[in-house]
Amino acid sequence: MEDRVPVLAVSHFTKTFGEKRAVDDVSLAVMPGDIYGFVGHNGAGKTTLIRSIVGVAGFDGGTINIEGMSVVDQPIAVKRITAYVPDNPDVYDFLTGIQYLDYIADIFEVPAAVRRERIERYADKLSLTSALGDLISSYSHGMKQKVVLIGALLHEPKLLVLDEPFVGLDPEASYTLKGLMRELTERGSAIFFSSHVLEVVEKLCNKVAIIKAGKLIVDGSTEQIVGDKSLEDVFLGLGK
Ligand SMILES: Nc1ncnc2c1ncn2[C@@H]1O[C@H](COP(=O)(O)OP(=O)(O)OP(=O)(O)O)[C@@H](O)[C@H]1O
Repeated sequence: MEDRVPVLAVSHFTKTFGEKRAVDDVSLAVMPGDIYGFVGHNGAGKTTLIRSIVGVAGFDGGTINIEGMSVVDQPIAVKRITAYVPDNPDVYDFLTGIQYLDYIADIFEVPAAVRRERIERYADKLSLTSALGDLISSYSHGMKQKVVLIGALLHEPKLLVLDEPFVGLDPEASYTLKGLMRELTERGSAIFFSSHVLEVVEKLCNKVAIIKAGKLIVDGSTEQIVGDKSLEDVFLGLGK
């Protein structure tokens, strides 16, 4: 029996759009140190759950707690310890990269010396340093994703939520991101992310959940779920 408080606890989550039940009675727990992969077909309900976890959309039933705090009742407190990178980062185009990062660091009250060190380190790792002075409107999709990722890491979130983080990143940036994700969880934070890249999920995640047509059909340790198969075999097998 696990006696630690989950970083993220989703319990009997349900969300409908009109007549359609997009997510139906989903429960899962993400513990400190977990890299938790959330996989499912197009339209299965991944983004719907993610948007409710990070508080940009409401829901109809169940609860979502982050470090024991309800996202509904304590929205500000949970946002302080959470970071979210959406699948299509829509960043302030009229700011430069460094202005955007300073703005995020101000919101999260990251002290000046700490923010400088983190921005330098992450921008260097993601090869974005030389573009930080440029307007975000001039960035490519991947560069926008990188600047949002750096912003998400600036306050050392306890919970990092990513929607399809590897789409649009070049191989080097994907490799770097995997390293940054591992580093963050080694420091006790947790990561919950959706992905269609099953090879990455299988290698990177210690836990995985598979959602199908709004229902969670498998969740738990990647090792146990995969066994002597591959995650792709398991996933495709469930589709039959
Ligand atoms: N704003 C909305 N209004 C009506 N239906 C919606 C809305 N958002 C999502 N849905 C429906 O809810 C279901 C789940 O969608 P969701 O975006 O969560 O899927 P997903 O698993 O993230 O898919 P993908 O892998 O394609 O991103 C789909 O049937 C979708 O059509």
